Amino acid sequence: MRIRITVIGGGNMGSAIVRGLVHGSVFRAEDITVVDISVCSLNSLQEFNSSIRISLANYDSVRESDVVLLAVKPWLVNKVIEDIKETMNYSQQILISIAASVNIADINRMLKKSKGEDLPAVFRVIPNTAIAVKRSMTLIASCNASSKQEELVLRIFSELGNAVLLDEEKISAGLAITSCGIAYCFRYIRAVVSAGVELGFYPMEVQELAVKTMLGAAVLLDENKQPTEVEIDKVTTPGGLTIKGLNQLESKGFSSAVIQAVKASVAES
Ligand SMILES: NC(=O)C1=CN([C@@H]2O[C@H](COP(=O)(O)OP(=O)(O)OC[C@H]3O[C@@H](n4cnc5c(N)ncnc54)[C@H](O)[C@@H]3O)[C@@H](O)[C@H]2O)C=CC1
Ligand SMILES: O=C(O)[C@@H]1CCC=N1
Repeated sequence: MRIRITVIGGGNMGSAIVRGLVHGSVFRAEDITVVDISVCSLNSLQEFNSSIRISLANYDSVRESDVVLLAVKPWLVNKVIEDIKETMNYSQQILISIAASVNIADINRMLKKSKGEDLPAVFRVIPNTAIAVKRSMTLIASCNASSKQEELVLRIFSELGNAVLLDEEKISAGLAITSCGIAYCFRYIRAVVSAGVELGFYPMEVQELAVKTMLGAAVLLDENKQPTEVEIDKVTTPGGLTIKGLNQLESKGFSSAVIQAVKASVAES
């Protein structure tokens, strides 16, 4: 069955999603329309695949779409919904918003029409920037959706990495761990690179070592499904070198800093 999608906002996240969708099994490139107010992102998507439809500040394609995906900044969601809601058929269409800090209750309020039509299936979807390489850990919460619609949205985002359906109450905390958390991983790598340069490596030489080490650690945990401490114990020789570094990390407040950071990144609801 042919499924059509309009993606509103072709910036970092919107264009990464579209590039991934083109290679997935749910949409054909010609069934994807991207709307943006900036011609630059639209042009680069067309250069990537000329079958993708682009539209400059014109939402006409929304009427013909099965799925409408909002990928604009959170403070623009209200305006865009105002612009498209009268053309939407709520009984047929799915609305997906990836705006990090806009919850479903707010979206439902924005979607209310003067005529009082029942609301559409709404999905709040939180990817992270690894969606650009199809390795996002994506969180999905739904409202008014059938299990078939939930399966469709899970399938769309599973093709762009991993996707999990969560109660919306967990989304704010979850996004601190996944969407913000990816930046903490980069910061850890940056710190290792700084140390490596002091120890005589070139930056990109040591970055490669650090990245592959982090990938290996993640795959170990992912495949072995053991608590982190089990893997740490395997590395840490009594009286050896690793424990000296681990104790330094903790004496400088590493775990505490990470815990505080994750909690600080939780959006107020
Ligand atoms: N960057 C991240 O790690 C994550 C971002 N998000 C959410 O993704 C959304 C998009 O973020 P980015 O892609 O980073 O922003 P961005 O600024 O790169 O892209 C937004 C795009 O929307 C376009 N736009 C603005 N007004 C428009 C309108 N009226 N109609 C159509 N297009 C319009 C802009 O020209 C721009 O290309 C945000 O709501 C953010 O909260 C969610 C999870 C993670
Ligand atoms: O920093 C932010 O607010 C957004 C939300 C998640 C990732 N980036």
